[in-house]
Amino acid sequence: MTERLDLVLDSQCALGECPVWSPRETALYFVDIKGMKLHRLEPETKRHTVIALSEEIGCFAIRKDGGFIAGLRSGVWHLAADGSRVAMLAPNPEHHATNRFNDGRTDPRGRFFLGTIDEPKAGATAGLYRFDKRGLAQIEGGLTTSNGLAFSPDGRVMYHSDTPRFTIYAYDYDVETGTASNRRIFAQLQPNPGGGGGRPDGGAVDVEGCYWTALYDGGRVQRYSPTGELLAEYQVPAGAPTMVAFGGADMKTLYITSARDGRPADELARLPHSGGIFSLRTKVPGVPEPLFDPEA
Ligand SMILES: O=C1O[C@H](CS(=O)(=O)O)[C@@H](O)[C@H](O)[C@H]1O
Repeated sequence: MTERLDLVLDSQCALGECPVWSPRETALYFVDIKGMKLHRLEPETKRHTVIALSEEIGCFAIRKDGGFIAGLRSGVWHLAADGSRVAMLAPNPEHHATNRFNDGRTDPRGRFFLGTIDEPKAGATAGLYRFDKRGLAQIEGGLTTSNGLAFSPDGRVMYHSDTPRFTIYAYDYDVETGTASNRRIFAQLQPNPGGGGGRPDGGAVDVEGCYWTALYDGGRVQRYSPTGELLAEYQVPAGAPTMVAFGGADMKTLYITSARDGRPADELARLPHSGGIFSLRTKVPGVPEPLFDPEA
């Protein structure tokens, strides 16, 4: 498809990730993992502020009681609205030098799900975790890059991917207990020997239950039906789109983060806004991201 994607902000992120729309603030938050920054953008006013952090932030959610819950390299933290540290909620259970937190999202009740990345990609030592009032619990192990978390509109399906396996999984999800079971393959993407196929990165779901994924190394975003059929794809002016989130007053703007870090020089010359935030207007609105509820 040739729908128009707009450049929203030429943020030049090393590794832009985790777009989160705040309907209350009509603002988009996102992180630059390698730049160790938390960004806030009001698309209407173009007001853009940046909070510098002292370590990599892989993901975060907005808290019901103000501030953020965030997956920093050292652990899961409660951060105040200005980014200052309130308390560490749980240490990173993996080897900090090689594994950091990556993609994360809240479930419909406001529990925080977040996974890690095994950066050297040497031993599939990463995992997927749930953080709620009971603490940090491992949901899945043996991963390389935990990614793609999203929940269906009725909360009964959880989506998750392991990027280097080119696989998006679906689970039955029990929202009462926060338990995921019956993992199966939702979509199996194929490595393209010539390059440009792309690996499934961050995801989001629309109100029709369709799953959207950014394709890292593929320069595209895709929309899949609830049964895993590829419905549409859209070219992004960046080789490494990293994650998607719906926002805007009508929840029909798909915001897309992207990366510059490690991209080939010729690609950056061709796609100079790599690392920026792009948007696509969609016909179907997205499911809003629940706030993190410390009592869930
Ligand atoms: O560091 C990251 O890298 C991955 C891509 S992959 O593991 O190299 O396949 C990217 O998807 C991820 O989101 C990012 O944090």
